[in-house]
Amino acid sequence: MDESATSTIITTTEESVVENPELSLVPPPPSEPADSHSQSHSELTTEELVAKSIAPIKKHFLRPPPLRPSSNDAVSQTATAATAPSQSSSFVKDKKSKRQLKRERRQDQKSSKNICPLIAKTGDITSCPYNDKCRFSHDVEGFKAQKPEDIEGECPFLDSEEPCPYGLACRFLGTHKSKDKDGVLGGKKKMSDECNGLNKDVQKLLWKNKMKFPKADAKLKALGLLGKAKSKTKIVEEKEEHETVPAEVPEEDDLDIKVGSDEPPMKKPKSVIEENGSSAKANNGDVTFMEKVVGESCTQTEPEAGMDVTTPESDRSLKLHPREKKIIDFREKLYLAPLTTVGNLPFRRVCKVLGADVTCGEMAMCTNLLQGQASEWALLRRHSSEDLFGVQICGAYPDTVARAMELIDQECSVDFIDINMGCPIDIVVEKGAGSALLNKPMRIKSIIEAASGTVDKPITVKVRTGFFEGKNRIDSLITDIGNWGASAVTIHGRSRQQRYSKLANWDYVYQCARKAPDALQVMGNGDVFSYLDWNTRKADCPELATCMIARGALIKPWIFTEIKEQRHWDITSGERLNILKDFVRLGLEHWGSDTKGVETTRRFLLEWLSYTCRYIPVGLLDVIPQRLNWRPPSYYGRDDLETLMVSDSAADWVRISEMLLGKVPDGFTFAPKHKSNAYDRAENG
Ligand SMILES: Cc1cc2nc3c(=O)[nH]c(=O)nc-3n(C[C@H](O)[C@H](O)[C@H](O)COP(=O)(O)O)c2cc1C
Repeated sequence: MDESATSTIITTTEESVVENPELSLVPPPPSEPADSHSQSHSELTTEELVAKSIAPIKKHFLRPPPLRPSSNDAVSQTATAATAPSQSSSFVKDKKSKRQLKRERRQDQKSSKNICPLIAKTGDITSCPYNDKCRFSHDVEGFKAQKPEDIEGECPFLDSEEPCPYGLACRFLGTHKSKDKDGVLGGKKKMSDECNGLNKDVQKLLWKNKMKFPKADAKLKALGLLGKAKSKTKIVEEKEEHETVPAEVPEEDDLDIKVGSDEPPMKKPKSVIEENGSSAKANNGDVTFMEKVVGESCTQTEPEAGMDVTTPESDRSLKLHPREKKIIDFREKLYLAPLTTVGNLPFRRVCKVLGADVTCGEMAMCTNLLQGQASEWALLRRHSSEDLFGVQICGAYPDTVARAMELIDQECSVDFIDINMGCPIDIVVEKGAGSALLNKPMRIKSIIEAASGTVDKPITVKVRTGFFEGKNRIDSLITDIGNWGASAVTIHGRSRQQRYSKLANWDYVYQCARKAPDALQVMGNGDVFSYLDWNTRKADCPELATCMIARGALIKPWIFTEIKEQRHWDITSGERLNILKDFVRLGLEHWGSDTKGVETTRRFLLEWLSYTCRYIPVGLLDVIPQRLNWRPPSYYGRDDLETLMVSDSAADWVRISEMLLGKVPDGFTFAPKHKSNAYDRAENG
């Protein structure tokens, strides 16, 4: 299919162009001579620009490239706080030992800026049962003395039934008082509409390695996958005498104040640490993706190709046949892809409002879930607005995957569970998970069979076309994937080797969809960026259940509205700012309205802004719709805010964050995790 077939060459009037010509952020008057950069752009015809994948921006909006390193350069993608110039060269952190970090964290927690959450909430110094043993400060006056100024805006909990859970620590404290005076603390909204938190008792069992997995283990046994090749993870009834108990349990164990609070145990069970070669990391809710990904612990031997792994007669009655599982009808539904870091709960809520039908949590590693790591469990959280919601897990072996399935099924409210078999990231692939599985069809079989035989929930899988470029595998597996028990498969039309280079191979996705058995729904994925892309995919291949949208939603979350309303939305900068404001409000509700929550919200906002800047407003283009692989020249927006929003400089993203969340703290630095402007970088699907 010719990619440009659906493009429309448009001309728009200049009326919306210059709102404030004297400001440097808007285009110079049309009479000004074009600089050499825009000349080179202007020497090319629109068709030539498109052929070179250069965004055909109306000439009038072109501007000289900024005097700083290019967008792919680490420096322009790294912002340091303007308030702390002396720190500007310190974005490489000193390496500190774990012990040192832990000591520092302890000391920090005791400092007056870290007030005990219970005391902050109640304002009552006697409310903390831990007294002197509490790890946080009880010095209310000291806390007040150092507390940064309130941020402009309203406390996100003003409409809740109960008072703001952050109390004194809330950065919008002033707005509490005004409500207090009127006695209008309680609104109608429930305090939290989120679920899927990890139960503390279950977490302790996981820490102590005492959790039992009767369903998974029965299924694994029935499949002959618990036999000679033993898992190093806990096998029920075995090794209990070797287990070690975490030496310390966090004091705030019972203080479930912070939504998404994710303190890990001080010590992991020894066996788990040794088996993984990695231990739990300190987590403040802002872990990097790489920190989150730890090794698979299982050494389950894969059954040889052709080995009989059929379900014994005795097991047949235990589970529903795949075809008897509850069916989710994905057809025509707008599916927001799982997106590590950026596909967080507040972002998904924004997308729901803008029209997404299906949402999925960020990828969670099975071994981390099985270790009871709160940060990993936080990835499974669901908001009540996510009415068709799945979680995504990633594992290399049937036992870890099946047990994680059982645990999720038991502890969480989800509509489906997706297994990531497409993650291209080295650290995941090295452990045999993600796209490494694409080279191991028998392992895929054992994982899907064990998983789908363990839970009644629909199981879906997400794959790439294959591992190596030119060696597509999914067409030969598609029938089996259905027979092994998956209800649906998402095919990202690229190989692992290819990462994001080249356009997705939709012809291959279509081929697989046509070959798939009726009971297996196939969802296509790759480069959908407009309603026309969506229409084309569906028209070309009616066998596709739907398309999944990833970067398209990150860059312009209103893509869901565009598809539903079948139009290109020439959204204004003000409307875009309102979407960001919504995200911030939902972020503060999710991560907290105290300083830690504000800064966590800021970090996630900045990660997102590293994508939103890639949106080129419809009215600025000579050809619509924009393509995902287009590189934009440097250009002005139609007003100052739009110009700021199209900037690929991290310093400008920080500026936007300051408009919404107040000044960044001293010494603040930011470099995006995904470096989205590098178009061909690996992402995890
Ligand atoms: C920032 C980012 C994070 C991602 N995280 C995940 C993930 O956690 N799980 C997954 O299966 N795919 C992940 N992916 C891959 C996407 O889900 C999707 O398969 C891929 O981006 C291709 O779709 P697109 O062309 O619409 O972006 C991620 C992609 C991006 C850009």
